[in-house]
Amino acid sequence: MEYSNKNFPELKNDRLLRAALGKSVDKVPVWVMRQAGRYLPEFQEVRAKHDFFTVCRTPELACEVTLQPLRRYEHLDASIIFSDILVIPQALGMTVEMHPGVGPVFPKPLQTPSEIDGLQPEGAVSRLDYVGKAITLTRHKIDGKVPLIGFTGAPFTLFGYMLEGGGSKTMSKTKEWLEKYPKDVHRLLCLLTNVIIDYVVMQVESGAQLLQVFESSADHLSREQFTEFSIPYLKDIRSGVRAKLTEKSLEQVPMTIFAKGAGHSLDIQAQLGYETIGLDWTVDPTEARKIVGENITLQGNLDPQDLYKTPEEIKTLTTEMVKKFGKHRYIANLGHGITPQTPLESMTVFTETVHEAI
Ligand SMILES: Cc1c2[nH]c(c1CCC(=O)O)Cc1[nH]c(c(CCC(=O)O)c1C)Cc1[nH]c(c(CCC(=O)O)c1C)Cc1[nH]c(c(C)c1CCC(=O)O)C2
Repeated sequence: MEYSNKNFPELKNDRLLRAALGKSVDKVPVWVMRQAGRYLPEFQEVRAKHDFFTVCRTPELACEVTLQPLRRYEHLDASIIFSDILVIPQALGMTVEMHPGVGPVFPKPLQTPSEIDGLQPEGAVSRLDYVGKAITLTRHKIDGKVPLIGFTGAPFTLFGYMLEGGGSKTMSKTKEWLEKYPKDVHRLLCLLTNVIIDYVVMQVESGAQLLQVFESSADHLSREQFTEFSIPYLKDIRSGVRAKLTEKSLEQVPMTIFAKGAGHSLDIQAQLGYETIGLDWTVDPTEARKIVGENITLQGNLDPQDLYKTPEEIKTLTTEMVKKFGKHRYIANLGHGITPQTPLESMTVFTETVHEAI
């Protein structure tokens, strides 16, 4: 049955959206990056039967794994649609496979700047309509319990994967291109930016209530490189989404920028128009607040590795973190995605403690 993107069930828990917009909350909202993932046995069960991108492309399966963490953890205040940032390179015509134990693999990564012309931005967003369908279905099935977050990779991070052909410790090819072919790099980042804007606007049209932009590879960039190769595009995405939503008479949604490893540039990030800035665990909450001021929400930032500690230690660390951030304009999360071997109990302790901390 086809679901409509109108008449969604009424939202019962709006803590996440209130915090993102700077309104008061009864409790600090909490969710976890990669909360639908391999640490959950019920996710593993689905993955044993279906290839990773088949789950992304099948709305019923994507919806099911999106809902799994909510069934297990009653304290979660948000869901994030199950998908991947690399569906964009796929929609541009590149092949991306997910190899268990390895991660994403591009059999034919970009090799020369002239190959940028072979990408197919026309029609890319309509080739991603399965994400919209998954979002619409999930908004109905979630029954207003918590808001649904949509997301995208940011241009620089996507460019890095398209060039390296997968995850890379050094990003040496990417860095070589930044030096050798800056004009072509900017051309590609621009192409990605335009697709990303239309893609996340489609997600909002389909039912996404908040958008997060993942600049996960920012940790490879100096402040100068981040300023040249990431910031202008992050800015264009924020203003482009705002303008297109207005143009389409769609409601505005709050947006989060999570630039991992870019704690050196919080002052610049605060100028981009995003309601929320995500922090990794290397950033001190008090320092971050001083830099970004009072009018931006902060999200983060417990070290995912801390979830391997004892429940008592997790409780102490989480309480300390929440107290440092405070109740105003704060969304509790980890400083990066939850890792596969994390004990199930740790998530209970983490999410429960956030709600009890202040
Ligand atoms: C860089 C990046 C990717 N994907 C993503 C990022 C940005 C966030 C980050 O930095 O962690 C984003 C992402 N990927 C996934 C989600 C789903 C929603 C959620 O957060 O629960 C989200 C938001 C599912 C996934 N994406 C992936 C899995 C595990 C793969 C599997 O099931 O086999 C999941 C649940 C695979 C993936 N996908 C990607 C990598 C590098 C890997 C392999 C490494 C890893 O597994 O952590 C690309």
